[in-house]
Amino acid sequence: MKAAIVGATGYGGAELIRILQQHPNVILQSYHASNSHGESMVKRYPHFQAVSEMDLANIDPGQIAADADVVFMATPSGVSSELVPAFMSEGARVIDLSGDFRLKDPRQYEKWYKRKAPEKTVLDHAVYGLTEWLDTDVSETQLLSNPGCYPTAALLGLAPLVKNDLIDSNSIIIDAKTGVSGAGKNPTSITHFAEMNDNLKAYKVLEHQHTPEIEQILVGWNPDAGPVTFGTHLVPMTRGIMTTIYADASQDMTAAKLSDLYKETYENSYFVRIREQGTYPGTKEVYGSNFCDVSVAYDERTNRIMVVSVIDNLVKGASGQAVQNMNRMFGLDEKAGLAFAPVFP
Ligand SMILES: NC(=O)C1=CN([C@@H]2O[C@H](COP(=O)(O)OP(=O)(O)OC[C@H]3O[C@@H](n4cnc5c(N)ncnc54)[C@H](OP(=O)(O)O)[C@@H]3O)[C@@H](O)[C@H]2O)C=CC1
Ligand SMILES: CC(=O)N[C@@H](CCC(=O)OP(=O)(O)O)C(=O)O
Repeated sequence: MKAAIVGATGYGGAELIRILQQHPNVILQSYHASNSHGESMVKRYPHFQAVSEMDLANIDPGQIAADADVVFMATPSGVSSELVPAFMSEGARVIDLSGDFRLKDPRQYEKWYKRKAPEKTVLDHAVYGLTEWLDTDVSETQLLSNPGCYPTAALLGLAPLVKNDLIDSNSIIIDAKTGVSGAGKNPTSITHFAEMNDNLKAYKVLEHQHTPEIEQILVGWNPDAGPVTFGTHLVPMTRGIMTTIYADASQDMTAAKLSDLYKETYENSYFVRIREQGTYPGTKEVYGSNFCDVSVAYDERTNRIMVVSVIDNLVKGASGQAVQNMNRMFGLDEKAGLAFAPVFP
């Protein structure tokens, strides 16, 4: 099958190229970005020399839809919502990496993203693709909305607790840290080397746009799920997200019971690795891979459950999960093109 990438010159787009150029069922058909027609990808990213040397092409939705079986939108929020309707009306199947089609309530989008929501008719087509918990048949889905990086780590960690009603639904605290590539290729004041290096910084405090995404999914899993406290921090590393989640147990609990529950829940999910009781993951152990590593612990003194989950924000948090979703949509082996080991050390 043939894939087109819009936003190929960004970090998410470049990661799609890295993954798809070795995918056994995919041919990379075309790369697109803003105003870069004819420019070589190798000029932007020399590490693609001899790997994938295709030039960037104009964004012509009709042509792209005719030539490709799937279109990945690795474009910023606000840009995706403008471009996707044209691809949809040309019949393309689209996987969008941005936040534009994740929130079902347009008012929530406008409140948290501070811009106009996408057209409701298009939004209604979007299927949210946290792959391990997809309960929809996506073989005919035209628009798949890939989850946010933080929600992927947080939701995979919280699912066994929330789905089984094991916690006080108003007690969830998600303490999250991310590497700098999460902010994309354009530097900002907080990602500037001089301010980010040798520093640990809280940002978007209590106003992070992934808060309503996490809550929307939790409520879908358990109508009693309450609002979450979500703290986000920037760490001076290139890739990686760690979420440390705290919640009060709502019934008698032991560490062994929790460990068994997590192992059972994810026993058929190749990309979610549950750590042995008493061991905790670091971001290096998933670096460059599509794995999400999860540990769970129980604090008898406080009756609190603590979950630690780690992902690579650019792989399981973005492009890797997008390919996992593509595999589902096109009836391929879910692991196809993704079963590579993390880069370590
Ligand atoms: N980075 C991450 O860890 C994650 C990112 N995401 C989401 O994935 C998407 C891509 O993120 P990321 O790769 O980091 O972002 P970047 O800023 O690194 O890249 C953005 C890409 O979009 C292109 N682009 C921007 N405006 C337009 C336009 N008007 N028309 C066509 N192309 C355009 C840029 O092209 P040009 O070079 O020409 O400007 C570039 O290729 C975003 O929505 C982001 O929120 C989701 C999860 C994690
Ligand atoms: C370090 C950094 O800035 N990370 C970004 C990651 C979110 C993102 O990529 O945006 P979406 O909402 O489209 O998923 C952030 O915290 O906003």
